[in-house]
Parts: sequence; structure tokens; C-alpha cells
Amino acid sequence: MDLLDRVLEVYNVKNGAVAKQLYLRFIDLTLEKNKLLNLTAIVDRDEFVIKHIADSLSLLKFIQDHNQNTFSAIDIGSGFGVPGLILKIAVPSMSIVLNDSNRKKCNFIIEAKDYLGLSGVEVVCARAEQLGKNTHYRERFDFAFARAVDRLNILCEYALPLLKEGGVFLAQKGYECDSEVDEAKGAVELLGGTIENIERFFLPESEYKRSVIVIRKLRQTPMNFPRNTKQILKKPL
Ligand SMILES: C[S@@+](CC[C@H](N)C(=O)[O-])C[C@H]1O[C@@H](n2cnc3c(N)ncnc32)[C@H](O)[C@@H]1O
Repeated sequence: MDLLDRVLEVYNVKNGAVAKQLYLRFIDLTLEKNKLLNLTAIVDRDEFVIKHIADSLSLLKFIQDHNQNTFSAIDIGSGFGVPGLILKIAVPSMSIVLNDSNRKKCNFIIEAKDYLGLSGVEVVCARAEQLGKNTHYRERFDFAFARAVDRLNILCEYALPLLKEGGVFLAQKGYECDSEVDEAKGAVELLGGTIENIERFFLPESEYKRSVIVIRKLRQTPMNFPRNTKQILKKPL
């Protein structure tokens, strides 16, 4: 049993054999295109399995509790498809929007999802705060994900307008995230959410520590949010 098998077993990925083949193809494609596109600093395959695949799959436990078979999610600042594309392989019934403001990265995700034959994946090249003002995307999603995109208070202004009431924002952070959480408390409240949990754990087969901050949307986000990019970045909530 190799490292990827063991990771898929740890996370109890249901369609393990199919998922494994898709992950291997995703690793191949990413490392191949990486030479030109600079998608990731991680080029060792085992490190890729832990730091990208296992790290993404660590969100599974939060979405598998969801009481509907089909649900919708958005991955904000998905980059080359992390965590969204990796989660989609493990949860084929989820419909997902992979969002990034960078055209080059969006083109890669489109190529990857076509190469892997995944359906129910929409790639949207725009800033997340623009989507939050667009009635087609606002208050539409059951889940929002974001890894390595921005500080939590800024991320909340991107993510919360996109969630339905009752929806959940899963922010992936390093182990030490207390000051970021403290800094974001006012933003979470203002945008209609509550911090439900901070889950801390080790990634499997490694000593890498991570946190997931679980933020639930309780009320509609006031219509004056998200503000424009300049205001969000210059004067974070
Ligand atoms: C450091 S990368 C992380 C990519 C991926 N989530 C990962 O963990 O590998 C941050 C990504 O967020 C995107 N980004 C930053 N701000 C954004 C925004 N407001 N809306 C959409 N994408 C954004 C950038 O273009 C970049 O691809």
C-alpha cells in the first residue's frame, strides 16, 4: 500500500480506486504544467500527496456531515484547484465553483477538470468580492473553502456573502491562528456569521499541523458587503 492509498484510507474516501487514478493523473498534469506555469513549489510526489491532497481531504469530515446528498460549494482563490478540485474527486455529487482572479490559473483548472472528465465543476475567473455582488452567486452556496488566500477578516468579506443562511465557511490555516481569529471576530459578526469551531490536527503520515476555522452563516449578509476591493484591502473589517 503506498502513501496515497494510506491517505485515502485515513479519510475513508468512498470511491478509493477511481479517486486514486484521478489523483495520480492530477499530480502528473500539475507537475508537467508546473514547469511553465509555476503552479506549486511542491514538486516531490509524496510531499504533494500530503501537503495538497491530504490537506484538502482534511475538510471532508466537515462536509460529509451535510444532511443532503447534493450540495454546492465554492473554492475561493483555488489556484491550481486546491482544495476544491481535490475534494470534488472524493465527493463526486458535490457541485462546485472553482474561483480565482488569475486567468492563467483558471485556464489550468479548466484543463485539469476536462482532462479528469469531471462534471459539475464551474470555473469562474473573477475576484470573489465581485461574485458576492452578483445575484447569480450571492447567497447560493452550502459551503465555501479557502486555503492560503488572505487573512481571515478579509476572507470573511469574500466568503460570507456567497453562503446561504446556514451555510459554512471552512478556512484552512496554519496551526497558530488565534490572533487571526481574534482579528476576524468583528467581521464575522457584522457579516452575519458565527465562529463555530477551530479544529486543530496533524496531517496524516507527517508532522505538519493545520487548523480549520469553521464559520457558520446565521443571517443574511447586509447588502453593503462585500465592499469594493480597494476598501476591503485598505480598511479590513
Ligand atoms: C497562494 S494562492 C493559493 C491557491 C490555492 N488555494 C492553494 O492553496 O494552493 C492564492 C490564490 O488566491 C487568488 N486570489 C487572491 N485574492 C483573490 C480574490 N479576491 N478573489 C479570487 N481569487 C483571489 C490568487 O490569484 C491565487 O491564485
